[in-house]
Parts: sequence; structure tokens; C-alpha cells
Amino acid sequence: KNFPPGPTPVPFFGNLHQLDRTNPLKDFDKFAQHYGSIYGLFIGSQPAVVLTGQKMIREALITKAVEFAGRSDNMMVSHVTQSKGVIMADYGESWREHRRFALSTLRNFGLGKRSMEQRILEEVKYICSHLEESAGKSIDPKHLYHQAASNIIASIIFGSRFNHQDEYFQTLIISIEKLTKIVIGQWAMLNEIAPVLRIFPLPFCKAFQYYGEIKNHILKVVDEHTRSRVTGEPRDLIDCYLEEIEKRVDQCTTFDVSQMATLLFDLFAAGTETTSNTLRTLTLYLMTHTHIQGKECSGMVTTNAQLRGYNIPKGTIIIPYLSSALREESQWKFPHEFNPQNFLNDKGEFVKPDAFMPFSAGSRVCLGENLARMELFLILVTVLRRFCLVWPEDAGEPDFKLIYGGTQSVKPYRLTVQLRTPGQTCKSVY
Ligand code: HEM
Repeated sequence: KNFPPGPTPVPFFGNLHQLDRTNPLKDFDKFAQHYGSIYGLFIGSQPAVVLTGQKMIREALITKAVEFAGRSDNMMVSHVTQSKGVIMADYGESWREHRRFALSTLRNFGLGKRSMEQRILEEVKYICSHLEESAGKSIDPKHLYHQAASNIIASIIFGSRFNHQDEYFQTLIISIEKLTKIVIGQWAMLNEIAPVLRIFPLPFCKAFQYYGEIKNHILKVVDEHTRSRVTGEPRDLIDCYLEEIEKRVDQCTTFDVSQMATLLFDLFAAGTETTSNTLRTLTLYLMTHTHIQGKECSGMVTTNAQLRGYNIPKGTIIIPYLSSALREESQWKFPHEFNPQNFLNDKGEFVKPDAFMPFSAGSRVCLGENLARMELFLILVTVLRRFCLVWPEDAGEPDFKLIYGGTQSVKPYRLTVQLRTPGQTCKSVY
């Protein structure tokens, strides 16, 4: 009763037949034009509410932070991770304790012997030496960025980095990439609306296989740490967690090895896919806007909730449609353009518009935001000072369309690397 209005659902499928299976986001825009910034949908028989635009998203995620901080246990990704760790853990003590632990450990590693900045700069060295070797040639930067982002988070949580040539490392990264695409995609939707299909060997089964491979690696590293660690001298996040288990042995706590394995998975996967895809997308835009290179520079409601006068029953899936805020016409000078002017006021000073919320907001705001910002800044600034990244002459038209998934990504592309002399302006045929 009084559920936000939206497109009419049909039995069993809900509104799925009205959504593009490969990328439903365009349909979200269409529905928002018709129903406004809050509307209801049915994913199978599961009610969902889509929030569009920065005001609506903030009203829910910040003003009503607790009510909108839950997670569904009916999503395929929750089955894969058994709702443990942080990302898919429901609002409650376990999520709170693990989020707090992860945030404070990431912060402490920033202050430790090898600062976060040093860990990132070490990886930047590898990126630069690879780009130097590739000068004058065209390369696909995908693996380079994935491996760099993955190695930075690996050094913080596992205490060591992988060699870029290591085949095992490459397999792990491919598993993370494929898993992120499967768990938010058409096969996952089918898995969620028709549990009967779960016993068949359909493509969603691969998600469990990829997760198993990554988790096996994590458990092996945890095992090595259990044998080699010295109390009071933590080398990384695993040592810190094992120390917490020891400290809390007589207390009622949610800390255990199985929660730790999922937390490590969350950080490893979230730390790899997001930053590397942001770098890939950014590089694509920079190559095709070389004048810019030249400048210095799903939640769930925890209780019955009310929003804009509508009733949102406990258990409703909440979809804060963050991309809608990132190109909201009333909020940006150039909402559909890659243009740094979007972040500059009339005096040319940096301003952060309220609609800039790629890390979400409220209780579930990204816990790796500071790390991600530092990575993006250090990697880009170093690379752009030393190289011109240019769209290859024979590459045709660039394609900016995004592939839908747990993290969206651009299609593979090639870039031409040129060594840059100080003050040189980068020029591209595009
Ligand atoms: C450009 C890079 C990144 C972007 C755009 C990004 C974006 C986001 C967003 C939008 C959320 C909220 C998701 C939701 O509500 O369902 C989130 C959550 C999260 N992110 Fe990030 N992220 C980035 C980098 C990272 C990194 C480097 C880490 C690793 C430390 C990380 C770890 C997490 C975790 C653990 C959560 C779950 C938090 C919770 O549920 O309490 N992210 N991220």
C-alpha cells in the first residue's frame, strides 16, 4: 500500500521484461522521466525502489542512513559470499565490527612504516617502466592497470605483491573480473527470480567456481600467516585480524576465520576492479581529449521506511542510481561532457559538486574511497607527466559505451604511448 508508483509488473517476471537484459540502466533513465526521482519496480516478485538524482539519493542514504543501510540475502552475490564480510553483509553487528576494523586498519597502514603512498608509488614505477618499454607502440592497458590496482590492495592485506608476469596472479585477476560481471547481470537475475534453476549447470554456476578459486588463494595466505606471524608486529591486514581474534577470544565477537576470508575477498575484489576500470575509462577519455592531458592539474531497507510520502516496506531492494547524479542536468555545467570545468568555479578554483558521489553516501559509503583517490591521483599525475597517451591512428572511432556489471567497464581498446618532454603538448589524431 502506498508503494512508489512505477511500470506495471506481470506475474512471476515483475518488470524484468521491460528491462534491457544486457544493460538495464537506460531503462532506469526512461522510467525516471516518466515517474520521477522515486519509482517502484519488481524484480521477479521482489519489490525494488529506484532513486534518481543527487537530492533523492542523499535524502535516503544520508538523512535516513540506518533505514537504507541493509543488504538483501536474496541476491546471487549474497549466496556467493554467504552474506559475510562487509559488502554483502546485512546491517548489524558483524557488518559494523568488520567495517570499523577495515577502516581503521587501512588508516593505520597509511601511517605505518611503509606508508600507503609508498606502496602506491612502488606500483607506479612498474606502470611507468612498462609504458617506457612500450614507447612508440600501441598497447592495451587493461592488464597493466588491473595488476597495479590489485597489487596495491594485495600489499596492504596480504603483505606482498605479485610479479606482473606471474600466471597465477593473472588467473586470479581474470576470476575477479568475470565474477564481478556475472553476479550483477542477466544470469544472476534469473538465479534470483527462479531458485529452481539453481540446480542446473547454467552460466551462473561459474560465479561460485571463480569465488572458490579466489577464496582458496586467500585461505592459503591466511594459513601461512598463522604460522609465521609475531604478536605485536603486524605486517598487514591479515596479521591485524588474527591479532583481533586473539584479543577477543573471551568476548562475544563476530570475528572468525571465515568472516576474515570474505572480508579479504571483498577488499581484494573491490580494490582491484573499481580503481582499474576507473583508470581505463579515464585513460580512454584523456586519449581522445588530449588538450586536457596538457593542463597541470544496492542496498535494502532495514525497517519499514517512508520516503517522499511513500511507504517502502522492510526488505525492499533500494537502487541508488548513482550515475544519474553524475550526469544530472541541473547539477553540472557540462553534464554530458568529459570536462574538468565541471569541477572549477568561476575563479578557476576546485569545487566538489554535491552531485559528485561515485563512492555513494551514507552508512555504506565506499570504505576504500581515500585509498582509491590516492591511487588515481598518484598514478595519473605520474603517468601524465612522463607520457602522452594517444589514440592510435589506425584505431577508428573510440567506443565510450560501458559494459554492465558489478563494476561497469569500457570495452578493450589500444593506446599509443609517447615519451613526453617537459612542457610538450600532447596531440592526437582524434
Ligand atoms: C574508483 C574506485 C572506487 C569506486 C568508484 C568505488 C565505489 C563504491 C561504491 C559506489 C560503493 C557502495 C556500494 C553499495 O552501496 O552497494 C562501494 C562500497 C565499498 N567499497 Fe568501493 N569503490 C572504489 C574503490 C574501492 C577500493 C580501492 C576498495 C578497497 C579497499 C573498496 C572497498 C569497498 C568496500 C569494502 C565497500 C562496501 C562498504 C560497505 O558495504 O559498508 N572500494 N564502493
